[in-house]
Amino acid sequence: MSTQPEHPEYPVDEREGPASVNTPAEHTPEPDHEPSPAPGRDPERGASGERSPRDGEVSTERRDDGSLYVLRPDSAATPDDIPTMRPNPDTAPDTVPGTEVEPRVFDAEIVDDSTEPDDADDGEGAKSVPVDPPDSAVPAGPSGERHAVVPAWVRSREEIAQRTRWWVANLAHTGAYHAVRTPLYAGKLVAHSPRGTARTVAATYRWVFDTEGKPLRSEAVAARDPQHYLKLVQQRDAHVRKRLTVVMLALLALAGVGVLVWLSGDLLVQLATLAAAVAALGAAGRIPDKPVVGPAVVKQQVTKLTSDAVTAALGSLGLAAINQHLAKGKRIGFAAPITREGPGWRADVDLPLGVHVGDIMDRRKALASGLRRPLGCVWPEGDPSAHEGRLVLWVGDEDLSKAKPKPWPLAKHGSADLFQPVPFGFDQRGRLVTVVLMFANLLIGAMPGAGKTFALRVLVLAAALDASAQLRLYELKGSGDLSPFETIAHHYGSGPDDGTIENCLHSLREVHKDLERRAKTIANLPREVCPENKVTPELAARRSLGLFPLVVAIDECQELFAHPEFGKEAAELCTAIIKRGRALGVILILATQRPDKDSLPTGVSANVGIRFCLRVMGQTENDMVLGTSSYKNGIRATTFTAKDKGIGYLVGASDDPQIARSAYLDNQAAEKIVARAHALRQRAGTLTGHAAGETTEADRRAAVSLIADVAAVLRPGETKVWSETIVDRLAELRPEVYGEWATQDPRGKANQLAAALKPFGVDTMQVHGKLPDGRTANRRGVLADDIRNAAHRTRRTTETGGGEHPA
Ligand SMILES: Nc1ncnc2c1ncn2[C@@H]1O[C@H](COP(=O)(O)OP(=O)(O)OP(=O)(O)O)[C@@H](O)[C@H]1O
Repeated sequence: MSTQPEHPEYPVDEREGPASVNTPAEHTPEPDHEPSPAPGRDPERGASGERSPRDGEVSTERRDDGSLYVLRPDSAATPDDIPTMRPNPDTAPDTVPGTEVEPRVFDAEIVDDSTEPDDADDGEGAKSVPVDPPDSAVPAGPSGERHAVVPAWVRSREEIAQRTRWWVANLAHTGAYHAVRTPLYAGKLVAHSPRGTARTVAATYRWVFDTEGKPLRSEAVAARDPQHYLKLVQQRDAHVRKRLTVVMLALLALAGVGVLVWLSGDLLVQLATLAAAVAALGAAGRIPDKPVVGPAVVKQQVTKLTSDAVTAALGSLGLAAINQHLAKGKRIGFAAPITREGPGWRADVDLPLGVHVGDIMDRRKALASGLRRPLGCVWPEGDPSAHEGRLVLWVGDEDLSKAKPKPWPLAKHGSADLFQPVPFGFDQRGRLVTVVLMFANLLIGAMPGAGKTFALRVLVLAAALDASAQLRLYELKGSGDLSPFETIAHHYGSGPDDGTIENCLHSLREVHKDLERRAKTIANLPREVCPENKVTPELAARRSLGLFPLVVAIDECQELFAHPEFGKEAAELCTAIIKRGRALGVILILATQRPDKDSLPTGVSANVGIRFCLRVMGQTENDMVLGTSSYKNGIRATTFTAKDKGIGYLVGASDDPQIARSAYLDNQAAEKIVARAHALRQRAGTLTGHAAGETTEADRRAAVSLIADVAAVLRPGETKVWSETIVDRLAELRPEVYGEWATQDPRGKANQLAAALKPFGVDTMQVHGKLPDGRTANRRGVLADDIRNAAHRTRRTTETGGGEHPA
């Protein structure tokens, strides 16, 4: 995730370094005795005053001018070498095997210590790189970096549109702000106008009578220089004559305008002229400290991140190893100058020996407090490509949880191709985060309310905009969060009830069965058509082959896997689909709020390719979603807070784990996008199953669930029940399905139930029963045995009937 500049290979030796140390020397044991620092010298220097940096170290030093420098021991570097800081192989000390450091290029200004008399003997030629960004560095690139000929934002249509929108909004806001305050401004101008009149008269008087020349004339008098005095007086008289004429003419002109305005008789013109005059005099009388017009937009000041702030924050974490390090007078090491990266600052910190990035991540809150920044601005990460103590600290200008969500690129227009990256969200630096769904499976996990469904919805929306993709969507919470997709989904189900879960299982059975067909289809294709033995965009486009992308998304999948009856089979099916479906164009997306071994089969959690983990409470859940050892490696979704909605670690979508916030698309936004997807699918002729109103196997199963539901509401020992009683109980069981039935009168209820039971071969009849007041009556009803037998029969038929071919 974090892109590092190139490093030079640092030579390694056994000596004590000037400050905190970089990788190779981190394994060098600390000497027992610290040489006592000479007065006024760096405490890291030896008794002789010689600075002895540990080779391969990068450390910092405060110079007399207050700048902080990264010190790099590079004994062999010549001025020519310095910009890339590559050591001279001939003179560089031998490297301890296995302790080499990746080559690194420092982008910041390099200061040759030969120009610093104090540092002449620093570590045999230590070179310094300023760590702190200059004051003006908001957000200048590092020196040596070539600026793009055409700025990046000019090349991005999205950025141009974004900037234009911002300017237009800004302009509109500024206009409205000042328009509302016009009466206030007018009042202020009127109040200032007497002072303005006095100032104008005084300034005119000084100009006409050349009062500035008075001191010169007085000097000529004091010097008893009549000639010079006369010359000055003549000059002044000439000036006064000319200027008086100008002023008289101006006054006449003004009076003329006044008379004309007066004679015009137009009140509007008169008032406008008066207002202009008062405004002009008011402006002349304004007080510099109290401007008449205040700013409509206050520019946000971005706080600079400095090495001192980072050091102080790390020192405030209460970590013994850091405190000891600082107490010895050592400085925190910086592997590179602090730079701007996106809308924030990036510091590459080498933590003191023995401190692990995880130690810092665990104390993100304390770190934010130490930096005096909101928690949502502070994002510590590890850099496994360097070493366990390399901390990449990114400090944003704005709290990520408060930042306005950026629009999803496909929200307004466009379609998607699941073989290509689809937009998923944005990282904390504002960069678009994409995922390639094809040949991948996805697991989303988090505690309730962290943003799983929103994240899943973004992915399903992307899949929806690929008209060739078939969608099988199950939301097992019953909240209707995926209901906008009903119009385009091949299979759709919502609810935690047994019926929906069974439908979901059946859909998985179909998909699992379809894997065989897909595999056979691919195996039978000529090698030149399918060289890699997997679905290609061309093959997916040939509808007749049935190799189109098949997206199965299950929200709250713990309801399925933890189901006492269906869970085991579902786990086996999902594991098989994840393992075999990838190459065959089947994409499984699972979201769960209970990532534990009972609710998430290990076969699934171990094999899934892309993982998105929002806020979780502990290491087990973290590793269950993100993969084994993730927590140990510093990838900790436990660091997210309740405010970090939609923010999580995304692993497997790119080479490195990313922190991403899923695009914010609520149900309303989803409905609009789905309407576009529907049109695309209609044109492509790919509206099938539930979306096309076909009676799919799932629908048939929905019918099955009716008889199961009726059987479920029978009470033990009941032999016959009135239809109206059954309908009332059904409405209680599932109000969303049977609620309407119960609104009818007893006869209506009986007719409704009779019609619904007919397909199952169950007839209603007159049944003798008791009214609530104890009286008995004959009403339409069913025999409990008929219902139980029909339910049993129907289940057996379905189980032995096999699945339907997904079309
Ligand atoms: N990307 C996002 N950006 C901003 N807010 C978000 C984002 N994603 C989710 N949220 C907020 O978080 C709330 C909860 O989201 P969501 O319903 O997806 O959570 P969940 O984890 O699925 O919850 P549950 O487990 O209870 O179903 C949403 O109502 C929304 O306001």
